[in-house]
Amino acid sequence: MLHSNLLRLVARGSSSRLMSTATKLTTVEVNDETGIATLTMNRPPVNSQNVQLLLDLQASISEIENNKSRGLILTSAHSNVFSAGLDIFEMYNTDVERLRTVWTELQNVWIALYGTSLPTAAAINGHAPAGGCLLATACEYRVMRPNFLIGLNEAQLGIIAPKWLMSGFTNVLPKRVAERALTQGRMFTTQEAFEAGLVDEIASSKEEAVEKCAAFIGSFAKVNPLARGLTKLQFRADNIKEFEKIREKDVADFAALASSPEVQKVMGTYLENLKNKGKK
Ligand SMILES: CCCCCCCC/C=C/CC(=O)SCCNC(=O)CCNC(=O)[C@H](O)C(C)(C)COP(=O)(O)OP(=O)(O)OC[C@H]1O[C@@H](n2cnc3c(N)ncnc32)[C@H](O)[C@@H]1OP(=O)(O)O
Repeated sequence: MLHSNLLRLVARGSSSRLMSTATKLTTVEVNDETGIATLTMNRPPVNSQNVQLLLDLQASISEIENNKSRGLILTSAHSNVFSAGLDIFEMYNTDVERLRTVWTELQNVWIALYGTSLPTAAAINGHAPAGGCLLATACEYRVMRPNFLIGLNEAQLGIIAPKWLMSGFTNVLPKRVAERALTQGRMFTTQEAFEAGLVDEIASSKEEAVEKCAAFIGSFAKVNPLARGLTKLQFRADNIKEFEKIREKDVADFAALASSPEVQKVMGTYLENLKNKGKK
């Protein structure tokens, strides 16, 4: 009997379990042999992060923490985009309350992923601009397919990314490289990202990327999970504390900025360009 909308289905043979719902924009699949969970974003066409995707990501991260998985691999169901970042349509011509909700849920996903004690890795199987890069850099390890782009392009959009949003990025890149990239709003190709240290490995297919992520998580097999998790969190504690201090003000600042006529105009033009690109 189905007693909740959470269906636990046996999927793809006997070695993995798919935990999913018909309505969710994410799926969680746990490999029975390794105990590693793969969290897949599935909001066509580009996994743009609307409130629902952000809520589903949080629910999936909690589910993975609660089902005692050994680690989390974040990836995308789409062939050329990991995530296009925040859903700009949801932020355009809307009310301040909606903008507050969007930003609050983005913060919630980031802290859930950045602050989990589980080993985390991103199998970046497509472009990862802005919020896509945020999710990837919240993870501990990144493997990316060739010929895609990753980066925080906010400066190019005339937007200042807050410090917490940059912190995963600044954790992995030398300060000088991070400062230049952020002030330029630079998008790195896969090769450039690898050379700079923004991604750890390159994989020729999504399957290989997931395997490499699993190997990274497997490298902790002989390490006490409590000691591992607490050590990770000590490294991240300063950024997390700083974020907790400013999170409410950050929501107010974002809502004020994103609802301003100037930024709404930038969003309108940006959306127009995205739509026209599809017609060319
Ligand atoms: C712009 C001002 C924002 C102000 C708010 C401040 C926010 C500060 C912090 C920000 C975090 C963010 O995440 S902001 C989002 C930034 N994201 C981007 O700049 C990425 C934009 N998208 C792309 O560059 C490309 O779409 C892609 C490289 C991700 C994929 O390219 P591809 O060629 O495969 O696909 P298309 O470009 O044809 O797109 C397909 C389809 O998706 C729609 N789309 C794409 N990105 C978004 C998005 N972020 N939000 C909503 N919709 C998006 C695009 O319009 C196409 O739609 P149609 O098929 O209907 O034309």
